[in-house]
Order: sequence, then structure tokens, then C-alpha cells
Amino acid sequence: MTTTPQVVVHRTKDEMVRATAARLVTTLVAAQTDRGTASVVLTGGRNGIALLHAVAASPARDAVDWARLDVWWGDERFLPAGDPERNETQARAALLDAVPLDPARVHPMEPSGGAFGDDADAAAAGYAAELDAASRPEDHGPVPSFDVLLLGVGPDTHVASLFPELPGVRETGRTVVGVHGAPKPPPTRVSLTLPAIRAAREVWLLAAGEDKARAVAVALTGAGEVQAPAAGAYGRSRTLWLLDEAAAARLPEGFRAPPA
Ligand SMILES: O=C1O[C@H](COP(=O)(O)O)[C@@H](O)[C@H](O)[C@H]1O
Repeated sequence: MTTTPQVVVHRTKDEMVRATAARLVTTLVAAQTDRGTASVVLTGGRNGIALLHAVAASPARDAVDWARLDVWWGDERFLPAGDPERNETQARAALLDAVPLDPARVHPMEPSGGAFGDDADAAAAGYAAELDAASRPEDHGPVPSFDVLLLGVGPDTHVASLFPELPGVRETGRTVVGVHGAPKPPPTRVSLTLPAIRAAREVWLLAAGEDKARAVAVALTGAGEVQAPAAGAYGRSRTLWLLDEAAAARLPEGFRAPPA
């Protein structure tokens, strides 16, 4: 099922990030109230990491029971463990090291030189197996029903490490793929596929800044997902685009949610 995207526009990137941090805390607390546990899929990139810094700085963060949160990643730059460009390294520095998570519930993608050596495809298959092992009968598939899946939107409309026209965005069978020849460095990556992304209850796409305005407009006005991967990212219950004014600047009239 495709959920109709809801577009929320904040005045500035800073407001977008702080409001999204509050929204994330509230959503995770609600999931823990309803189901006893919660799960989040993290993104890298400027906005995704800024969001984690904002959660860390929020006094409300203690409302989350961090020990009952499963943390996954939507994509990873296939680099050695601890490399500053790895999404995991940045997420740990921004938030994860500051909150009392259960280490067994934190699921980074393998680094290069790790359990799968330099084989990104094997690392992808390993992550797919980890997701499969974590999924329950009620998930109806090989991926858990994540509560919130976060995606930064690249200026070329990429999400996770699914880039326009590369094979990963066309994948319909596997839940995780190795990515080779990515146009944004590093060229080798590991990424959830669109079917895995769509297993999430809520998918939140983050974009701020004028360099994202074209991508936002293209993805929301009928582009195909092979040419504009962000167009194919949606959640089972909700798809939210969280923007600042600069990123929303090229959207036609009528796309914004009415002010709350
Ligand atoms: O390389 C990546 O880029 C995207 C978007 O990043 P941004 O800095 O343009 O917002 C990000 O979503 C992805 O996780 C990351 O690996």
C-alpha cells in the first residue's frame, strides 16, 4: 500500500531538526507504550546526523526507554570500523554513545575489513540475515516492522544508498544490497532496498537547504522511483516529508500540510 506523503515545512533547518527530534521522541515513546518496545532505522547525511544531535540535546530524550529500543541503519558507507565517514561512527558520536542503549539491540552494518572482509555484497547478505532473524510472524516478511525509518534526501534524490538508475533501486527481491559505483563517495556502500524501506510503519524523509529543492520537487511531483529513488520511499502507515523553507521552495502550491 502506498501512503500519501504528508509535507511539513519548517522555517529553517534548525527548526526542522529540533521539531523532528521532538516528533521522534514522542513517536518512540508511543510505540513503547503500545508494544513495549520500539525500533528506529537511522540515516547518515547532514540532516540525519543533525537530528541525532538535536535528540541528544533535548531534555525530553529521557522519556525514551533507550534499553528497549532497537537501532538499525538504512545504509552504510562501506569503510573500515571507526572511519569518521561511516554513518555508524557519526551516529554514535551524535547520540548513541550518550544514551543507555542495550548494545545487543544496536545493529550496525558490517564495516569493510570486518566479518565479510572487503565484500560489500556479503556484508549486505549478512545484514539481510540479521533483519530476517529479528522479524516476527506478525511482520509478514523478512524485515521487522520498524516504527520509524529515517531517510536523508540527497540533491540527486537518492535515499539510503539507492542512487538514481543504479541497480540497487531496481531491486525487488533482496532486502539489502551491496552498492558499487555510487556517484557520492565512497563508491562502495550497503543499503536497504525499497521493499525493505516500505516495511516500516513510518518513513520520514528529511531535507533542508536550497540544494535539495529540486530533488524534493521532482520526487513529490510524480517522478519514477528508478530516476528519483526518494519517490519510492514510503511507510505502511505514514510517509512524512520534513523540510525547511529552502528545500520546499520549488514545490507547487497545495503540497504543504495545513499549519497545525
Ligand atoms: O551519503 C549519504 O547521503 C545521504 C544524504 O545526505 P545529505 O548530507 O545530502 O543529507 C544520506 O541519507 C545517506 O544515509 C548517506 O549515506
